[in-house]
Amino acid sequence: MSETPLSLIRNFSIIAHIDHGKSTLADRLIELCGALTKREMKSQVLDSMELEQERGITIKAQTVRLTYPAKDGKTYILNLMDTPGHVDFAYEVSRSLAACEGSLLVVDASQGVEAQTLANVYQAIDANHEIVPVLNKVDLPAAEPEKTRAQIEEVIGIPASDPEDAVEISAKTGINIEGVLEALVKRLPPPQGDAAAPLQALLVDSWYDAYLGVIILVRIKEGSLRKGDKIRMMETGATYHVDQLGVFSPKMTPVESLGPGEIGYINAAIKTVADCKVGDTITLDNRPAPAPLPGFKPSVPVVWCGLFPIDADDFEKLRESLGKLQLNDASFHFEAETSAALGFGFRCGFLGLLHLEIIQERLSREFNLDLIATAPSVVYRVFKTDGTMELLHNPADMPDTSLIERIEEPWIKASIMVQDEYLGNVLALCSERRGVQLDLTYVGNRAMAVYKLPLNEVVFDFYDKLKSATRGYASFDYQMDDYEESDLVRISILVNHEPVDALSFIAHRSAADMRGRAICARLKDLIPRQLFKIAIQAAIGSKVIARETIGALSKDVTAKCYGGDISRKRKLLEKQKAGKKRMRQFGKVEIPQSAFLAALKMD
Ligand SMILES: Nc1nc2c(ncn2[C@@H]2O[C@H](COP(=O)(O)OP(=O)(O)OP(=O)(O)O)[C@@H](O)[C@H]2O)c(=O)[nH]1
Repeated sequence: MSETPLSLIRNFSIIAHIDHGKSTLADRLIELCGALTKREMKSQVLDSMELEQERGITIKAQTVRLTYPAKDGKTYILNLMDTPGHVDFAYEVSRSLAACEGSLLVVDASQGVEAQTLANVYQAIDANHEIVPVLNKVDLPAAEPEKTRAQIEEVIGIPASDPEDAVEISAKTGINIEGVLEALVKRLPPPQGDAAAPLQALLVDSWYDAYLGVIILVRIKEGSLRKGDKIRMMETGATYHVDQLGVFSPKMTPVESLGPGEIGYINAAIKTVADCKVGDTITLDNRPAPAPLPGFKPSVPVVWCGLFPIDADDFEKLRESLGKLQLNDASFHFEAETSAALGFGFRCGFLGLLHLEIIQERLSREFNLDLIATAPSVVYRVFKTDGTMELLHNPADMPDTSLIERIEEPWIKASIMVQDEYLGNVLALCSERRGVQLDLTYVGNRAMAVYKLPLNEVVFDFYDKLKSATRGYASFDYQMDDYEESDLVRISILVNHEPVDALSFIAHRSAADMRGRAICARLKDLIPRQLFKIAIQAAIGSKVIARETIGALSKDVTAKCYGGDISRKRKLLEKQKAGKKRMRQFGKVEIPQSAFLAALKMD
């Protein structure tokens, strides 16, 4: 038996464009429902990761159970799922949506509907959600609630003209938060399910807790789950005894059982992460469900790069840390890789560039690892003359051109919303990146441009360029489109005729010369002069497309220490030796790690 009747449960996600105020609203809801005392309430409770708080963005989907005594005299259980707003994390959004019946759509009334507002709403509509719009930030003088209402109706097509349809709130100052809770209770459908049926629980998320080990977040669809039950993961077949069952209120709070419609966590002494596949169905071992739930589409990493420890002794530590991160983030992939230039490391796959940056930062902050990341690459399809096809996500693995029949690259469909005055800059940027315009429409005074773009041209710096070309006003969202044949070449970088694998990259032929020249010029400044001349070249196959030369230098560090001061001399030599540890040897040439770091930074 469920502890809470279904009619008193409401499960909802909060969706919004980045910075429209999801996390702030979540905090207010938690506060109003008295889940935390004032003292425990630190701002943005749900953004618990240090990095999230610093950057002010939500990375992981978080969940919290609230108790709300509504105006109808009944007390409801509200399960809130916060969702990340950045495009890279659309996958996490879809997982949260699958665990809920409705969505609270937060729109910043001073900004209006943005690209990700739309993308998220479409996902919610696909998930059959009831959508409750709220207009946030009405405390701001720039807020235009009426205009935003009209936009929501016009662009999204859901009723918003009436104050009843879309509540006006300020998550920051706390205006009308109760109105949000009442709207949720009245308008969202309660979950359905049969407590007596065989258990079907959707595995929404899993992560690693330093004290408890693996924690699984589940949404019970059918049946009930009790402490001590023996559960079975339907896809992997693994079985475990449930040690602890609980809910987030938002602190972890143990409960004896979870019934249909409820969202909670399981702790079950799980050793193997691979057993907890997000999207899998959990059932009871002695009374299994006849079939699993639909689950989710697996997330596919679209951007890859190599991560190498600066200190080779950190390799095992890096492997361990990546494993732990993967527990918290099933969408992240890694496999061992060796590079002549950088030694032993890992080839890692990410959902996008921000995702890459976040993982890199977490490795350095939480695990104290100094890393070199190679240039990000997308996944190419290489069709070979022998009729086979290879997925290529490491430029170093590109087969010889004589073996290649054609190469296809991934394209995306991007929607960019921007004020009319910046539209020219946006169109110029898109065409510079080989973009093809598909559509151009207007929402009020803002244009929405839909472009097809090669992902390769977007992964490096497109988002930053877009922001600077529009003074931060453009909003951007994309989805993967198809693969298309393209004239792509691998550019190798040679230092004194030795290829430096970690610096090779794939580019469209039209951009090859420019990129090759840029990287040679940069390396010329980065590689210290040595006792002999050094040639730096960029080449496509055996054809050199750019060249720089570093002149020879004769340098004896001890020359300055004339005469007797032996200890001083020794000190200098030791210092030089320590410096050498941070160098990589290429033939005769030593390249400092810092040169790799800087050279790999794309303009
Ligand atoms: N003036 C005003 N500012 C608000 C309001 N709600 C949120 N903000 C501010 O808007 C910024 C973004 O708010 P967040 O709650 O972090 O936004 P978010 O949508 O959760 O962002 P992500 O987690 O990155 O997706 C913060 O600086 C908030 O203080 C509001 O009602 N009024």
